[in-house]
Amino acid sequence: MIEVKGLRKFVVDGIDFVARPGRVTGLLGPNGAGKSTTLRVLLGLARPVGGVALVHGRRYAELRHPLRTVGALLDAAGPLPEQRAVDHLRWLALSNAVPRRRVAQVLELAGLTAVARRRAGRLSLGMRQRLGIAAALLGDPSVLVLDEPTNGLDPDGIRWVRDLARESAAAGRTVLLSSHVMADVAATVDDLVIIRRGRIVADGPLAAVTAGHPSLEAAFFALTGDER
Ligand SMILES: Nc1ncnc2c1ncn2[C@@H]1O[C@H](COP(=O)(O)OP(=O)(O)OP(=O)(O)O)[C@@H](O)[C@H]1O
Repeated sequence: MIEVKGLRKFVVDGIDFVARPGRVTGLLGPNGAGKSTTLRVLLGLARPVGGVALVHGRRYAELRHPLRTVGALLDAAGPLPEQRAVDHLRWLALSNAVPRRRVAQVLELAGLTAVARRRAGRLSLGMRQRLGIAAALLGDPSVLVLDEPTNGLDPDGIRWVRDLARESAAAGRTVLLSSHVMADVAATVDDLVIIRRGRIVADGPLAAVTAGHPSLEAAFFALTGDER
């Protein structure tokens, strides 16, 4: 369970929402709306000016082994370019008391076994994205937070992320993801939170948010459009 209450930071101006276990929640909004800021506060990477963001009722900093509770994909969390993919994962596993054998499992899940010994700086954009998702899965967390997970992925990778999100929710996990790709979102999420200029403009089940609109894309533009 993720709870965001009265959150304020930079453009984010009093955001409240809940992402529930067993469901995939999509966080949507135009560039600069405040999605990454919200996720960075949730993951303890930024301190809010007001409000709180909680995982299972606790702030991120209060989690004992964060990786085993929240798996996160964020731009910031990547490996150093000279680090080998497998070593990045081993280091993360070690620092979070995750069994070493799990590294090979997540490399396999992410389709990275063949490039495991390649240095991160020599991986393609999509492979680096897969490595970030592998890292998120390492601790078999009950909460997944994925910021634009399909960025740079090929069609196979996009399908993998969609299936991963759906299967994780089916297994009772809480999944929160941001995306700009409406087709991915429509095929993946149960619930939607749409923000515009740091405020929530829609929050609810996908069908309820898109009701009265021909598509999610049409609903998104109607809800976030500027009067320019
Ligand atoms: N360190 C910072 N100092 C001041 N303002 C910041 C800082 N970081 C982000 N912001 C501002 O907060 C706003 C929201 O940015 P954020 O990255 O959360 O948006 P986003 O919804 O994730 O956008 P995108 O879709 O482009 O990723 C932006 O206007 C940005 O300029």
